[in-house]
Amino acid sequence: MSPVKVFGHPMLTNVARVMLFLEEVGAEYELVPIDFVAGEHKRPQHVQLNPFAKMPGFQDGDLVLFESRAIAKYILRKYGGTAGLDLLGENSGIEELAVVDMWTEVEAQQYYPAISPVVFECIIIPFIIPGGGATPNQSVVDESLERLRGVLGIYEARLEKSRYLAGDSISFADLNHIPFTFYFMTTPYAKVFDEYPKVKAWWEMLMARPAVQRVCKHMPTEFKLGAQY
Ligand SMILES: N[C@@H](CCC(=O)N[C@@H](CS)C(=O)NCC(=O)O)C(=O)O
Repeated sequence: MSPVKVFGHPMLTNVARVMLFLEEVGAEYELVPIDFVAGEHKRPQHVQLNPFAKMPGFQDGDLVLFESRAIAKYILRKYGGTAGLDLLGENSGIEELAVVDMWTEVEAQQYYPAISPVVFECIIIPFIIPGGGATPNQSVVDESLERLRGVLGIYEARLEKSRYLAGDSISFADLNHIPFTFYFMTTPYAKVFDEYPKVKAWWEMLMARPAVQRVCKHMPTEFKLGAQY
């Protein structure tokens, strides 16, 4: 049995983020399913792993971690070397590292707050949260799309100069965009990306990665009321 365990449901964005980096480095891991519809993530056994009662929980031998972005960095630091992957830019100079850090912050502080309300309104609240079914709040969606367009405009300008956000090599910053963008692309607003051809091409390049494909196959692209995912 692998000492690395990820606790959660693989369709959930933050669980998928952790699985993505494990897949990228080719580490062995065990996915321990958590039935969130039954509220299993709120039970003491899971709260011991994640005191915020959220998924994922993560265990590597005696080490217990929560917060998907921090877990992902741990995975890259532990296994990235053997996989020959320097996604954090730590083997480059401090300037390259600073650029990866900067775009990583952009994803967490600018992109995620802009894109996630659309995914929450269109998918997570109506179809995934138990007892959902609410119709999307259109003013939240419209405000978020406006904010997202502002962010994508900045990405477009950046991607005119480099292949990926932090330079010509893929980094942690790029791959952190996968989980929420994947679900955004299943909403009626996916065509917003067509307004930004460099961003669209960058997204297609990310989606073509085998590790991304392996993780995204657990993430549904169609949602129905009352369906069990
Ligand atoms: N910042 C945390 C967020 C964790 C989080 O919100 N996870 C969601 C699933 S993607 C969850 O557990 N939701 C269930 C709930 O809030 O009850 C992380 O990145 O790990």
